[in-house]
Amino acid sequence: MSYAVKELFHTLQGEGGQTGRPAVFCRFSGCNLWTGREVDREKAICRFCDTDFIGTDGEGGGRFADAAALAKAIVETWALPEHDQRFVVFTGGEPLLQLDKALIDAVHQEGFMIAVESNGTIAAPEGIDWLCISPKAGSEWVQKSGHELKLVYPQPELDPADMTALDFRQFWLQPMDGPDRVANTNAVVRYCLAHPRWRLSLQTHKLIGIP
Ligand SMILES: C[S@@+](CC[C@H](N)C(=O)[O-])C[C@H]1O[C@@H](n2cnc3c(N)ncnc32)[C@H](O)[C@@H]1O
Ligand SMILES: Nc1nc2[nH]cc(C(=O)O)c2c(=O)[nH]1
Ligand code: SF4
Ligand SMILES: [Mg+2]
Repeated sequence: MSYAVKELFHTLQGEGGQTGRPAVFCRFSGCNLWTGREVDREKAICRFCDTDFIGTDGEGGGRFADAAALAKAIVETWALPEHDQRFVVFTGGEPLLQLDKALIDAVHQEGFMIAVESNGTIAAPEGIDWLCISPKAGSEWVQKSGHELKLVYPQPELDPADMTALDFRQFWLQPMDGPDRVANTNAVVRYCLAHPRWRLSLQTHKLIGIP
């Protein structure tokens, strides 16, 4: 299978349970909950997205003919020769539209731990080492287990109280960025104080101005 990648970059994981960890981000093109075009945002299922995932024109992006070619580009983006601590985050767009066993095996072969950021509408393949699910109101949620659940808050139709029985190790609330970011952050603080199963996930990369 070939892969359409918007961008490949080396930064620190900014969110959730792996925050602060150096990682290669592989951002796949395309999503099943929004076209990515501003003219379509209001009628999309997911309307608060903070990401440009259209096309393959970003830093390190492109069309990769097969898993070996993409794994090679991920190794080159990591840039350090040692295998120690190699970590790749597959995101998007929606990465589970494209991530398959061939690519999982190819990056494991290169010594990477594999993390995925998914909206939960597609069942995850075997072999993901750190699966983050971030459900979206109005979508069909099928992947209800993983390592962390990271709920963008608030989404009025999604009540965190309905989620803590699910099979996740960690439960994060991430304030919805946008015009109401400050109010949303205060709402997350209040919710976590009253419901300590939940923790605050800040988008730390935005705070310090790194990708
Ligand atoms: C751009 S998405 C890509 C992965 C996948 N499509 C998903 O939604 O999980 C990466 C992460 O950013 C979060 N996110 C997107 N827009 C956001 C916003 N406006 N504020 C806070 N988090 C946001 C998503 O919920 C997800 O956890
Ligand atoms: N630094 C950094 N951390 C991130 N964690 C999840 C991200 C994403 O867009 O999926 C992201 C991102 O875009 N940048
Ligand atoms: S599901 Fe993820 S990538 Fe798709 S529009 Fe929503 S936040 Fe953006
Ligand atoms: Mg992001």
